Amino acid sequence: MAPSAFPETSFDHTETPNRPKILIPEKVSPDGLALLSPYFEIHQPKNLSAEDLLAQIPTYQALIIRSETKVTASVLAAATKLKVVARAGVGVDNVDVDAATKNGIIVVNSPSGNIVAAAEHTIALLMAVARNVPAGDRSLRNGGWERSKLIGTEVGGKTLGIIGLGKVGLKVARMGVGLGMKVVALDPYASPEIAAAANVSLVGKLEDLLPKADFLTIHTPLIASTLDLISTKELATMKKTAKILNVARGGVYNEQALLDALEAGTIAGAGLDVFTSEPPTPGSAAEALCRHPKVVATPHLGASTVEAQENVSLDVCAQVLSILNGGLPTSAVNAPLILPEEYRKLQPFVRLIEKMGSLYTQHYSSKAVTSRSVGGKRFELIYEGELASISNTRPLFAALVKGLTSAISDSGGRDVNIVNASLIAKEKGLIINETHTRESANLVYASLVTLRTTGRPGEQGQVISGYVSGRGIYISRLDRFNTSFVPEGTLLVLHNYDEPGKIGGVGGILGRHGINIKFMSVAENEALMILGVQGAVGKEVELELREEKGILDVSVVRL
Ligand SMILES: NC(=O)C1=CN([C@@H]2O[C@H](COP(=O)(O)OP(=O)(O)OC[C@H]3O[C@@H](n4cnc5c(N)ncnc54)[C@H](O)[C@@H]3O)[C@@H](O)[C@H]2O)C=CC1
Ligand SMILES: O=C(O)C(=O)COP(=O)(O)O
Repeated sequence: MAPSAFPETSFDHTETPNRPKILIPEKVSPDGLALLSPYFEIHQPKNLSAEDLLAQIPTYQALIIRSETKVTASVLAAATKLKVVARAGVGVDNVDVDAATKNGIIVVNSPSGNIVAAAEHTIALLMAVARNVPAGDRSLRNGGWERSKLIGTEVGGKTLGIIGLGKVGLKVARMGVGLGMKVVALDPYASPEIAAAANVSLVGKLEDLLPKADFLTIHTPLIASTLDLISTKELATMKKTAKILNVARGGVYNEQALLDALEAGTIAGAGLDVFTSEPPTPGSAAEALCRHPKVVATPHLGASTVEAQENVSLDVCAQVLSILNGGLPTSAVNAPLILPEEYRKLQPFVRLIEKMGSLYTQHYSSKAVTSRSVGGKRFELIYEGELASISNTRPLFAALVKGLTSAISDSGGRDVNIVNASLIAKEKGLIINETHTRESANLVYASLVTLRTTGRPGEQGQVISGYVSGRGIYISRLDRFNTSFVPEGTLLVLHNYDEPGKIGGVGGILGRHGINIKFMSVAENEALMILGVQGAVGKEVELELREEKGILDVSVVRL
């Protein structure tokens, strides 16, 4: 993935004495870790037990795992600092995703980093079971030369049945076609056009697939509807000569049913990479399958190639880097996926809207005329111009909730993210309506965002507008003042009587306190000054400014 698809890091952790911590209890390729090691403290314990994970997780901001670590609801409840669980691979059946969502923890994965590896491993098992490769190898090592006992079958011209024509399934289908096989697939969600283009015949029911298959391979996730999808009844409808493959997840075939069928000779063989317990529990059907003479078994090696491990590591580490720096993931499992091109477009607006929310809370909560809280308020977030055509505004909504609540957050120290934003808004009684206005008269900017409140009875409504230019973000309106400033660093927003001498007075006070003015924006024809300053603006400075003649109101905003 091109590095440009990820946001700039907003916070440099290199100089931080207590750098955020990342726990990686499984083997993850160093390629991705190199992205993280300059900024974060990385711990890679070996053989971390479930108890140790539970005990250690509270200090970590990110957890990077593969298929071995069980991320249970208890682990997630104890993970008070955790922002992200990153699965360096596809399947997240070892993560309690619902519990993560409830706790506002983003779960990300690498949806396509290892699919070539998984598809190729399926073909390796297909050929291995078809031609008795492991049995021949074992026999030779034991001094044998058994040729007639190990006669195989050709795959060319045979029917390959595929259940689950997703990313891996489709690759296997194409490889099967390449081997001269007829491919028949079942997947209620597959595109008939894509299937037809790959020379795959789609069927609607298992009954239309199982009796035809000489080889059957499964590529579905393990979810409630696929658990024991193929059990005794289904196996009984298959050819006695059929061979079965599983590089998806243990449990999609019922292991005891498969063992019984192999023993009874109603299924001819199997190539298995995945099991219900890994490694198989002693005495289990999975263990018996691994030792069975008609089975070729591998210890979950589907994704274990150098290339796949580099891909998945880079994929998830880039997402961890982005999330820990307040950015967005590219493939969150428990939030809508943001396509890379959409992501590039949205990212500056995410920054802008978060700053607008934070500016709102800090500016208005310091004004005596308004309520000190944003809770219970009704906001309108208006997208005008090009931005109005974006349909997935979840990240923008989340950015506003984050901005509005960051200065007042009591959500257990956790940051708001795209997963928990609606929940936190609801908890705070924030009602946010999003409006898309495609055709705006007199729009100067390609896109304009406006945050508006209607105000409580007796209060005036408030308005903040902003725009993006290049990758830069700007505030163009604050209340009725048209202005233009970058919402970053410490800002002083001063309302004053429109009379001469004010700038000098304010400059004098700041100068006496050793505070530098980085920029000053004086609203046109209006009595508003916005100053970007450098140096600590304490309470005494704020008080002195308030007491300065002609100054009506002061707010100190830290963005
Ligand atoms: N052994 C290994 O090391 C690896 C295993 N995998 C596993 O392979 C599986 C597939 O991965 P992908 O292709 O990337 O997922 P995917 O999400 O692209 O495809 C899954 C497909 O299964 C289909 N499906 C779901 N329920 C179904 C049902 N009841 N009947 C028929 N089709 C159904 C879906 O419509 C989807 O098209 C996952 O379980 C993943 O964890 C993936 C990579 C490596
Ligand atoms: O990506 C997947 O779903 C896999 O099954 C790969 O698992 P692994 O990362 O090799 O433990």
